[in-house]
Amino acid sequence: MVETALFPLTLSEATVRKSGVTLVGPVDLEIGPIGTTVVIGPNGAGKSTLLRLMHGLDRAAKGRVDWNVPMKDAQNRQGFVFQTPILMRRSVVDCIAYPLLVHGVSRKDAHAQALDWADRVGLADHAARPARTLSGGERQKMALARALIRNPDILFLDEPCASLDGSATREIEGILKSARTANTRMVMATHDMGQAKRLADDVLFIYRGNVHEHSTAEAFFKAPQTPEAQAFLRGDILE
Ligand SMILES: Nc1ncnc2c1ncn2[C@@H]1O[C@H](COP(=O)(O)OP(=O)(O)OP(=O)(O)O)[C@@H](O)[C@H]1O
Repeated sequence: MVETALFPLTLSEATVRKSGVTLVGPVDLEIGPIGTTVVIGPNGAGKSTLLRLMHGLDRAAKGRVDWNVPMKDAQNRQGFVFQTPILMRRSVVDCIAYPLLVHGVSRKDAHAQALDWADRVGLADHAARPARTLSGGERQKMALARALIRNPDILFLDEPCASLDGSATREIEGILKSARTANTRMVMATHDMGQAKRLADDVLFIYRGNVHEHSTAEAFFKAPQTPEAQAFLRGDILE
């Protein structure tokens, strides 16, 4: 059976409010089926909130967030990787297998697939260890395996390499590039402009809760259009 396409993801005047304050929006935006979108902007601009809004963790107080399929189906076809992974009191392989078990895959199959994913992300030798004993970079690789094991159509990543060293960042980026090659749509927030340049097909620049630019990475880094994005790329302090 051919699955109905998940995309486009369409935000129409979507707005997030918390404690009576507008944190993001109104945002109008369309996310198509291919590529890696990198969300950049100053601290507190609303990058995490925008990702959470797209993924359904934050609800739109006004406006709409629509997928090409009903929301319940859409949620089932997405993954989210947080800056700090949620850790369970289980072994690495059991943590990676968990999403499959929740969705009714047999213990034996889930275990076999999780071992395969542990191998793909370079954790084969650590599969039996308690997840809580992993280093920061290893934890993030485990989180990626856990998010990718159900083969999501889209993966949201909120600063997945913050506080990781160069070699861990390089390994994570390698996993993300493989996911990109396997046609996983990605939307990732990052503070790291080098990383944005390495991974982005398109860039969303957000400032004070509003999307100021959405353009190809090439166009954005060559000639940003808004004064705020120009200042940000120059390294000016934006408040
Ligand atoms: N629950 C909340 N209630 C009130 N304000 C909030 C809440 N959560 C976040 N904020 C505020 O919303 C704004 C956007 O936060 P968000 O975490 O989305 O920004 P960000 O661009 O991801 O920031 P950073 O780069 O520092 O991670 C910030 O000013 C933040 O303080």
